[in-house]
Amino acid sequence: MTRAAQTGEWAGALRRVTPPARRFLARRPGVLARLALWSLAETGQAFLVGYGVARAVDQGFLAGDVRRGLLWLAIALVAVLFGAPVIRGVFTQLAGLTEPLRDGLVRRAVDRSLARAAWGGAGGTDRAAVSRLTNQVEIARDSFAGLVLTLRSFVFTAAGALLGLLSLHPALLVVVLPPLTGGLLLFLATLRPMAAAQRRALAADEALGDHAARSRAALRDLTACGTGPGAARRGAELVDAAAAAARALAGWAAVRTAALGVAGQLPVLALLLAVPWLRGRGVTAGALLGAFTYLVQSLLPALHTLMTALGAAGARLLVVLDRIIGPEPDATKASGPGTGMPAPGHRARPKPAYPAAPRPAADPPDADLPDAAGPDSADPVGARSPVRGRRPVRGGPAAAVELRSVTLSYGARAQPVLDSLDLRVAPGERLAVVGPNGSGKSTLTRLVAGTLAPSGGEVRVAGREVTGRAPAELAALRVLVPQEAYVFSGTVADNLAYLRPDADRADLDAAVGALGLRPLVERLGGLDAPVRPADLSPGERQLVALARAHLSPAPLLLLDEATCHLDPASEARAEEALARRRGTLLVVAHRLSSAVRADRVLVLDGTEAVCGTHEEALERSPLYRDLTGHWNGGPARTP
Ligand SMILES: Nc1ncnc2c1ncn2[C@@H]1O[C@H](COP(=O)(O)OP(=O)(O)OP(=O)(O)O)[C@@H](O)[C@H]1O
Repeated sequence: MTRAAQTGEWAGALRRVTPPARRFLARRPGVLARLALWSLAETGQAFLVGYGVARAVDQGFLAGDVRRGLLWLAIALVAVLFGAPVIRGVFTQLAGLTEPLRDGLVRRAVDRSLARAAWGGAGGTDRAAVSRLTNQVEIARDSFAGLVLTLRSFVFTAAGALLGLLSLHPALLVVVLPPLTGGLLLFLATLRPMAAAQRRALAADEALGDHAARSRAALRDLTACGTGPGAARRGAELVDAAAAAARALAGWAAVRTAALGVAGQLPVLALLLAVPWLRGRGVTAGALLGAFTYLVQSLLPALHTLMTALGAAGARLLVVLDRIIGPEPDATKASGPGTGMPAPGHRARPKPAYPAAPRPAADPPDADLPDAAGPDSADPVGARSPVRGRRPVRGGPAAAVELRSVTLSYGARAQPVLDSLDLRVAPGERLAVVGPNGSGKSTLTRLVAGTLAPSGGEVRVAGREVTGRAPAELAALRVLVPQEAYVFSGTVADNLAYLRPDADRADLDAAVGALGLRPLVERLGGLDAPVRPADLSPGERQLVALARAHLSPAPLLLLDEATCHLDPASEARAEEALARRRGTLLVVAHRLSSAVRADRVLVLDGTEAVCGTHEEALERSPLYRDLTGHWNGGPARTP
């Protein structure tokens, strides 16, 4: 979030909270009046402390009248002792403000939670309700009480002390007031930027913590996919951001300390320096001593407490009040990758920093499941059937992949990524899926792979519905090779035979040859040589994953940009080898050549889809014409 946005958020919270706060106070004039009366006693007390000292010196000790001096000191002492019942009275009245505040906040929190529960739906349950009802309401009450106490104390004490200074000699005010108000204004000016800096520091801290926790959980995948350096780079960026935020916060804290120094210590210094000037204007020694007493005994402690309380309790109170009585958080905004609920209309989602490489099911493929695929059983009618808006032909041999009116939304109120999509891919067919970023290509492969359940409709592979199937069953039906290939520590042979544990040397050798993996295997020291995933380039890791998929007995191969790190020649060779393999191929294409090699192309464009041969797609889809133009003239990757 930008600095301006955070400051705006702060101002917005202040704007939202101020009117109800004003109404709350306006409804309690009696309590406020009684509080003011007790506080007036505090003014008198502050006044008497300095005044008593000044008179004790001038009219008592310096005038040789010790009894009178002691009497004035006794008056000052009584004023100090009188502070205790005053505080008691203040606290009694304070309860008349804090308890209704707590009741009101609890009521509000309960109402809101009930309303959310009544809305129901995926985001309907309000798990934060308990926190709001207990912790947050108590924070609000304590912060509010602290603020009222300190603000009130500062105002009435300062009034007493300033009145006292005026009564001792007006020249004292001329010396004390400028640094005092200057420091106060400086302090007030730091409030907003300091709160924004505090939020930024918290956000940076949370982002860093989140990254560290996710990296720790994903260590194995990071190593296997070779994305460790990327994660480390991101971590370093977050550390830098957190350090910058902490430095900014420290900077504002320094300004605030300076403000406290200016308002708190400078008046004392100014008074000391101005002694000759003040003496020249007839300020007595007693008045000077009284002035110092006002500063040290009353003004400075009140000021210090005020600044600390406003800085900490004020910010806390504002944040918590805004959470409880501010506008309902927009469910669509609060959603996102984390909650699985994108905002309506939201199309672009940042890829997760390190997508977990899907691990193949550890169980060996289930031999009972029929392998319905095979080039011999190709169904040209089904293969050419349109992709959308028309029911696929039924009754023939099971399609390798069949989508029946499939809809997928990532959240209850989110726009669907795929909408009523019908698709039939014949056994042995090679289908290329193309489309701009965020058009749903990966979503489609995950649906077909059975790792994502559709919001509506049915996904079948080899005639079997995939939703809810056990991983071992899914592994027997299909292999999904994602962009970040998964290679684990073990021998080359272990890696290659992972999906086909009974593969013999000849099988492994054939796969190595078909995929053009031989130079790599030789470099590593043969099939029995150990593999350290981090030693392989991303392209080499992809080749290993593709050879593993080539060996798999699953009838359907899903390649989700699984060749993106290969050069065009290696990619063509890999795709040809995989296409020659007995089974069906669904490729998320990132080069025109991939699409041209395929039997058919599925063009995803938002929730629209066009399916046909390369030529048909060129004719029917303006988007495909754009993409091919881009591929021909521009960079090789999908735009
Ligand atoms: N887990 C998720 N939660 C919320 N939204 C998601 C999630 N996964 C994908 N999306 C959203 O669904 C849409 C399609 O995403 P998908 O990754 O399938 O597109 P894609 O065509 O594969 O994109 P790319 O070319 O960038 O890989 C995007 O708008 C994306 O933001």
